[in-house]
Amino acid sequence: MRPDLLSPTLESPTELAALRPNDEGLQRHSARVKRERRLQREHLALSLACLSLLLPLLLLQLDWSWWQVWVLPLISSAAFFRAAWALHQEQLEWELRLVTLAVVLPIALSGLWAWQMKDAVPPSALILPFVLPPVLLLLAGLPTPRYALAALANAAVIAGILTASVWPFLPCAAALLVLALVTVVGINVVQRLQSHQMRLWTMRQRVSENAEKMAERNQKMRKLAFEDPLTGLSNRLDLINKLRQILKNPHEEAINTVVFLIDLDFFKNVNDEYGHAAGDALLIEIARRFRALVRKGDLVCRLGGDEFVIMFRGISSKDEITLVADKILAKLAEPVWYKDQLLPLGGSIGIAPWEPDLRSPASWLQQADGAMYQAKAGGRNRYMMAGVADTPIEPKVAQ
Ligand SMILES: Nc1nc2c(ncn2[C@@H]2O[C@H](COP(=O)(O)OP(=O)(O)OP(=O)(O)O)[C@@H](O)[C@H]2O)c(=O)[nH]1
Repeated sequence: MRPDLLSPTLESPTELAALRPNDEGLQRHSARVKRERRLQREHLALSLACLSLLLPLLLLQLDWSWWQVWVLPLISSAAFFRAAWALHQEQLEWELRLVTLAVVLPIALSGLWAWQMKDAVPPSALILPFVLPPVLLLLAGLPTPRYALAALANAAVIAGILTASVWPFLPCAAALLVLALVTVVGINVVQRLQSHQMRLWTMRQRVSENAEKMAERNQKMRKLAFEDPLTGLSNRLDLINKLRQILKNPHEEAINTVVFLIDLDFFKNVNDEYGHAAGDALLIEIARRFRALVRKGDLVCRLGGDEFVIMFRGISSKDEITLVADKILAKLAEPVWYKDQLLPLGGSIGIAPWEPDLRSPASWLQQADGAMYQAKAGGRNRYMMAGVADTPIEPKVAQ
């Protein structure tokens, strides 16, 4: 028995699955996102607090109906709260709409309000709510500390309101300043939500790209670990894992599993006479033919060199075993052409059905290997079954 049949060189699939790129970078990203989200919420709370402080001022200062006094701050606050909630819940598809709403609402209502009051206010003052927001937006977009800018803007407008409130001749100016403040608060919050949103999306994009790359890498690792690069068949490691599973769990399907080990006859001559490329082409063709023989659940594997194993499931009688072995010999008997040359082909097959006293994949393959060597010794191009002395199966020679 060759030692390489007994000692697979790679780890088990579980060990391979553990070989993942480390996710330290992702953890750092996630910590940063959490920190930023906390800051966002703090700023939102601050802006809302400023807004609610202004309500009593409005009530004291202006002679408006209740809905005029309440509608703008209430709607704006509702929009901000909903945006904050969406941010908290990470409802991305909702958030963008709400963020837009939070920008549009204060500006639209400011405009409406200013238009209603156009007789009481000089036309130049109406420009204020429309000019101030874009200017502040521009300022807030600068790479200077944004929270400081926003706080400054809010403080300036509050100071304006307070000044106006102690000057009874300027109620309209106070109203305009309140409108501007609402707009500014809205824009500040929205600007932050949006920039946070952009970062979040970029990060998610990166995470999903990384996940795709990792999946691709895992796929490649699986291929390298479990696939024969020349034929694309399973390799020895994959076979050993499957056999191990069967031996661990010998249910009905498992006990009807039969291993056929096929070693090509005089394959070396093909390499020597027709070249290595011809040998490769022959191996690929054999792989194709064997693949065509099996059903779902069976496994075709190249052990290495010119050795193949086919693991058949659901074979319950010796008649079925000989039928399958005959089919394999028939596949080997079909001519193989390479660049107009007929390549010589034949193979010796060792057969090892599952047995209750099999302890390991290696001993199973050892049985098949021993039978295959008997087939070689018996004249090649035939099959032998392991433990043939105790069975009625006769050595079979291809026609
Ligand atoms: N073309 C090709 N040849 C390979 C590859 N791997 C192994 N071989 C060759 O396959 C041959 C296997 O030879 P053996 O199995 O020892 O000898 P054989 O000629 O088949 O003789 P018997 O098995 O006794 O019938 C060696 O010459 C290896 O160099 C491969 O991937 N491609």
